[in-house]
Amino acid sequence: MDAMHHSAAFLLPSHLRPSSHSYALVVLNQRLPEFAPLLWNHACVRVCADGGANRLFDEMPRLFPDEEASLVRSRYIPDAIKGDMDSVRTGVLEFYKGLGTKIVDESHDQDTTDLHKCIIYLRDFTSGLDQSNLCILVVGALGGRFDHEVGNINVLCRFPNMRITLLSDDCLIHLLPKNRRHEIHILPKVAGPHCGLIPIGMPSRSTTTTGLQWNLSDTEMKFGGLISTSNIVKDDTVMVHSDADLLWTISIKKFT
Ligand SMILES: Nc1ncnc2c1ncn2[C@@H]1O[C@H](COP(=O)(O)OP(=O)(O)OP(=O)(O)O)[C@@H](O)[C@H]1O
Ligand SMILES: Cc1ncc(C[n+]2csc(CCO)c2C)c(N)n1
Repeated sequence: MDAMHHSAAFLLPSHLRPSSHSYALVVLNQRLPEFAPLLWNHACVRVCADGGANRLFDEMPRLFPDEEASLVRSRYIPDAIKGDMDSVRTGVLEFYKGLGTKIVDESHDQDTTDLHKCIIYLRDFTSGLDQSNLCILVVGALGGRFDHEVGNINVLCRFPNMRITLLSDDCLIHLLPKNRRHEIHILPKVAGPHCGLIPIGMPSRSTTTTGLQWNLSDTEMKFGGLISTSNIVKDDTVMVHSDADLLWTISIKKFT
């Protein structure tokens, strides 16, 4: 089977970004990162998870201090707001609704997270497209409440065949599905050198890597035993093969 390719090229400006992937953006209910407008411009569809819409409304203007807030707001209109609607303010909902945003109220479902609901929306929205080519970028996914963070990671495990990347200001995380060759293309201007490989859900009996300071060679990894944290990227490409699903995480350089 062909290798699966990964990179953080979405953190590059549009003119430097290869156009091999299409992107979707999910805005969660945490402080917007400085690179949110960049990801917004890369994306062909943008969804706010419940209270994420408050963040878009309140914080996008802060990222453009020299511009009038209402002008900035009118540039960043999400395609949809979806969730159980216990966090989004009524005024914010009405504002975006009036500008054409689709509102999907799923307050009846208290068993799946708002992020999960947004992934379902995007899966259905892009059902006619080649989904193996769609990268879903999720901002505000890490560095907050631990139950939310773990819930967000669990979404990666629930949708192992979709390319979903969780982002904070400081790092990104995505899944490397088991039994495939993974080629991770390192862009030193935007990501690295700190990285980690973490088995999720079940132990890995065998993981092999190249391109890291501490490579694994047919090595077992499990919680309670060895997992690879505080590793360092050494080459332009990191290769990974494992018999179990792994989380890949890499640090993000300060955005300027
Ligand atoms: N502190 C946080 N850390 C990480 N992710 C978060 C955090 N807060 C919210 N999120 C993400 O944003 C989504 C929407 O947030 P929102 O506050 O609207 O959720 P919620 O379901 O109302 O949360 P709560 O558990 O507080 O009722 C959540 O489903 C979660 O994925
Ligand atoms: C065992 C169990 N634990 C927690 C919840 C609560 N919960 C999980 S997702 C969600 C929606 C958040 O927007 C809520 C309230 C549950 N249903 N089942």
